[in-house]
Amino acid sequence: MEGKVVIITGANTGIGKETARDLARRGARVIIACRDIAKAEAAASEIRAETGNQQVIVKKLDLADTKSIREFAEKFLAEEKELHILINNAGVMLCPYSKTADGFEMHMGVNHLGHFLLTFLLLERLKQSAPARIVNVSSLAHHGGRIRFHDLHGEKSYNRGLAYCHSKLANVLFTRELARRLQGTKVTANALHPGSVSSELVRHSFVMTWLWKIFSFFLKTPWEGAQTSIYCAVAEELDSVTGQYFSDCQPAYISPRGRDDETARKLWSVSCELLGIQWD
Ligand SMILES: NC(=O)C1=CN([C@@H]2O[C@H](COP(=O)(O)OP(=O)(O)OC[C@H]3O[C@@H](n4cnc5c(N)ncnc54)[C@H](OP(=O)(O)O)[C@@H]3O)[C@@H](O)[C@H]2O)C=CC1
Ligand SMILES: CC1=C(/C=C/C(C)=C/C=C/C(C)=C/C=O)C(C)(C)CCC1
Repeated sequence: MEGKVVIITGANTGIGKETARDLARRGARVIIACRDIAKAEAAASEIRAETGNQQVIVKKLDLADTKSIREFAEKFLAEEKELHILINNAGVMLCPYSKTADGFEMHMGVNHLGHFLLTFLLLERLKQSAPARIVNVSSLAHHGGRIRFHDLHGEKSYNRGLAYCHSKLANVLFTRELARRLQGTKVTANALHPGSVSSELVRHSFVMTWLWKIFSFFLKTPWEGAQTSIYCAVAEELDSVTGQYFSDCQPAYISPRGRDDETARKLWSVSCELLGIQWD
């Protein structure tokens, strides 16, 4: 991975941190894109010390604020000439009803719309650096999701478990439509489920936090959970594989709603409208 530039969102902890550690060990220049600079610096210095790779760099990115996403992309594009791998990993789950700075429901805003905008802003650089890869960390939870176009921000009804599922379905549909649009560019886009992983993802739920503690034996460690992300980012056999969904480093079953091209196209145009961007 020497000479390769990678961005990983939410890499200060959990699956993202282990993904960053692995790619740093392989010699990549790793940009840790996080909302909390202090936490991210702690993770980066641990990774630098352990791997001996000094090219592990922290940059501020708050996916719950489009201003921050635009500032991150602007700085990145000014400072870095290439981008080979974008790993859209950051995520929130089971948040009490809340909205991002731009008024998007938090799960949809951070997990889908934030990464949608980030990918849009970085896409030209990925194309210029091709072969390049986009890896979207989704979830098995996408099976429980629906894209509720009439109430995308949960203003009419809100269930925090379902809100997470909807956003993870959006990750799958985004990957599908993105891959279709990127045919012939040598930029691939794949999604994945990392497994049930012992991480801070359950932090907003008292019950889930306890379940995660009690059943930790059945959960993957963050290192184990990172393996499918790493596989999607580096495996040579995936050089020309795009629009797929993986679990345990293998192709996995996508729910019927996750294979609905019409919904994927509609979600694309609604996302563009919400973000005020034109992405043809
Ligand atoms: N753990 C599991 O069982 C599963 C996880 N996943 C997916 O894996 C991905 C990684 O989750 P995991 O490592 O488990 O969870 P963690 O909670 O451990 O890590 C999530 C990361 O996302 C970051 N993040 C959250 N909100 C924002 C934001 N507004 N802007 C920037 N970064 C943000 C967090 O930053 P901070 O530390 O500052 O909060 C943290 O770095 C997620 O997309 C999740 O949906 C999918 C299936 C199962
Ligand atoms: C059924 C069951 C469990 C629950 C699994 C759950 C609830 C998985 C949730 C996955 C998540 C959080 C996906 C994120 O995208 C445990 C606790 C492993 C213990 C063994 C039995």
